[in-house]
Amino acid sequence: SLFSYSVVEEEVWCCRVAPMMDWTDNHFRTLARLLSKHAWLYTEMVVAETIVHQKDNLSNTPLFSKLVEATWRACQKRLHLQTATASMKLTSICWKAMSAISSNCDVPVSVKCRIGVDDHDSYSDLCDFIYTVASSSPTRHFIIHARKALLNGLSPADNRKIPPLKYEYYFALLRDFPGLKFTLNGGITCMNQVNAARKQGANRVMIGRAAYNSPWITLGQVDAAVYGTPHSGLSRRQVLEKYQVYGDAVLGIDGPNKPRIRQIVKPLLNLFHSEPGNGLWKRKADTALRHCSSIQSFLEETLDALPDAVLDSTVATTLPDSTATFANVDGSLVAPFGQKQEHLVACS
Ligand SMILES: Cc1cc2nc3c(=O)[nH]c(=O)nc-3n(C[C@H](O)[C@H](O)[C@H](O)COP(=O)(O)O)c2cc1C
Repeated sequence: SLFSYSVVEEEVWCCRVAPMMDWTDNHFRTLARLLSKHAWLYTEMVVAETIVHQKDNLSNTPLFSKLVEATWRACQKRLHLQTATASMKLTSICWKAMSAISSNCDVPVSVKCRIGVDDHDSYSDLCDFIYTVASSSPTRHFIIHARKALLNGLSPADNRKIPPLKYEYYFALLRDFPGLKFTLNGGITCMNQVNAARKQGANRVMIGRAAYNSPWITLGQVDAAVYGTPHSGLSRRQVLEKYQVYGDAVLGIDGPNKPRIRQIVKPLLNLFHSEPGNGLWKRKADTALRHCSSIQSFLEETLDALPDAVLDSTVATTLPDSTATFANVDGSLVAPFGQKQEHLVACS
């Protein structure tokens, strides 16, 4: 089983950035925090067995000693633990794991799951899963990735594209389990979509790939569009200045090339997504990464590829489009699925 953590939740309306293996590392989260003060950030998923195994060997593994300590501190500070279930077919493993996690800490836990797996994909299969996990363990929060998973034949990337999104399952869960919390995840790409989902009744959303692939537009707008607070007011040049201080401080901190300059620069490479100069900047970045030995020299060598207007502008504040409706990819409107399921309220 895997878990990640983020700060504890109390507020109702919030926007989370999804845990993404190899992507939402410390470097990306540092950049994300410069772009948004309020978006909820999750660590990458961490394999629990690795932590347990490393626990006996902490002195040789500074990274994991930090991780174990951080996890312990997470519990002390009432951070929020989240597990992802590999297969919803394994409902009993899920609720047993959640009970075990909860019995060792007193923080809220959540399960992140798909709406189904293979042919276990009816709304009533999903309800059975939620009902069993919620009534057999302390889990009260489910993050619903609104696609099913096809376990055979599809790569993880295709599993995020090919099974159709069924947002109506999420809205039906909100209706049928009023005592539980549900976060909507899957295919959300912009703030208008977030606000349209909210108008439709969603109260928690999670954004994955869009936050990583176009962080300036997505994360840069979260504070104003979702939380109603001013955005940081930083230009990308200023964001990069701050990031450079972080990057050069952590470069090689865990030993030679740990982390490498390439790992630290990686989240920056999407910062100018679809802006003039982006292509040239990326080509220069590619060359610079072969010989630069600091983030400062990397930026000095590459940033002249980008126009000042791009580097010095602050994020555009787009007013929410109040007419936007939350629709499926095929344009069909999202209505709760099927009849209200009265008996399910029991586990609230
Ligand atoms: C590169 C990558 C790695 C991911 N790793 C995980 C993971 O380890 N655990 C998990 O629960 N979801 C993982 N996801 C899924 C995301 O958390 C999210 O559910 C999915 O991308 C759908 O949201 P989106 O359409 O907004 O991207 C990953 C997604 C991507 C793109």
